Amino acid sequence: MTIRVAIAGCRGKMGKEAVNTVVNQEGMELVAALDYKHVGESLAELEMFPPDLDVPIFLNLKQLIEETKPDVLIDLTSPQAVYDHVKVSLLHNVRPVVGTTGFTDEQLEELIQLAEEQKTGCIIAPNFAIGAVLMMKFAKEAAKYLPNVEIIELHHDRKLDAPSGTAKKTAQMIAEVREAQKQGHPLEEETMKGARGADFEGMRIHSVRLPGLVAHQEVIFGGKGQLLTIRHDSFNRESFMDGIVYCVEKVMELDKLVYGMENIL
Ligand SMILES: NC(=O)C1=CN([C@@H]2O[C@H](COP(=O)(O)OP(=O)(O)OC[C@H]3O[C@@H](n4cnc5c(N)ncnc54)[C@H](OP(=O)(O)O)[C@@H]3O)[C@@H](O)[C@H]2O)C=CC1
Ligand SMILES: O=C(O)C1=N[C@H](C(=O)O)C[C@H](O)C1
Repeated sequence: MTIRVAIAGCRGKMGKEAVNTVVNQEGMELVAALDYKHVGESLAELEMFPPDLDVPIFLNLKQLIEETKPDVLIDLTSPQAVYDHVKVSLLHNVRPVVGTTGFTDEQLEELIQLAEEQKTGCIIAPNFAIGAVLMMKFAKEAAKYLPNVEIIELHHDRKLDAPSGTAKKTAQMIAEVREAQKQGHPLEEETMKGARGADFEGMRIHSVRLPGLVAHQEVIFGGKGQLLTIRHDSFNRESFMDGIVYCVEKVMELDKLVYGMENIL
């Protein structure tokens, strides 16, 4: 069976890479794109795509779904847009595969419930790179023995959300095995706001944004006389594509929402 795929955010850094991945993937067909520019045109008319890529661009997701009947919607847009896309998609029993980050905890809860009610598969993966998923799993394991931990995530300076979805997920996974605890000196004070980073159950998360970076993260564990650093680097967006293909195939077997690729490997 050929999986009919639509992509939201097709002009973006991730979206254009995903378009090229899906059109070259056996067993998948790209049937539509969602964008708020170039509406009514075809991807073939955009310079960044091959001139024979005859895939229609829609502004409205409901209309896209009704006219092109995708099985899966890949969302690679923005924290502001993604929640509505996933909701509309689930309400029409189209399975979302979501890379976009920046969900609130409440939004995530609502979508988990909606997917269950609709009996429709959905994957929200803060990171599609297998190396990053392993970094998170290894960090969770290390935290059982070394509970003093700080997370440093480093990204390009076009990123909209901080901390990154990956850093937040890492902290959540660590929190499953680590009692909440304050770290650092009990009397420490910030003499400059933000110096100690964000606080997740006592773990500190630091976000670096610089041109030249792609997506990187270090999880640093401190113990008596020792330090353990677990680091992952994505040097380009190709690093995420195998994960996207895997999730598009996997979501066809699901009837609920899965948050994090580590849960379906
Ligand atoms: N899970 C993972 O492994 C990864 C996740 N990401 C996440 O994916 C998302 C996209 O990242 P990236 O490609 O770098 O970002 P970009 O800003 O390069 O791309 C986002 C694209 O979505 C478009 N867009 C924004 N709002 C809408 C909307 N309402 N409808 C349709 N299109 C819209 C933007 O258009 P315009 O620019 O004109 O506003 C842009 O073309 C981010 O949330 C990022 O954190 C990124 C890398 C890996
Ligand atoms: O915006 C990005 O680039 C990335 N976003 C995701 C995140 O927030 O964790 C995944 C990856 O780090 C790249």
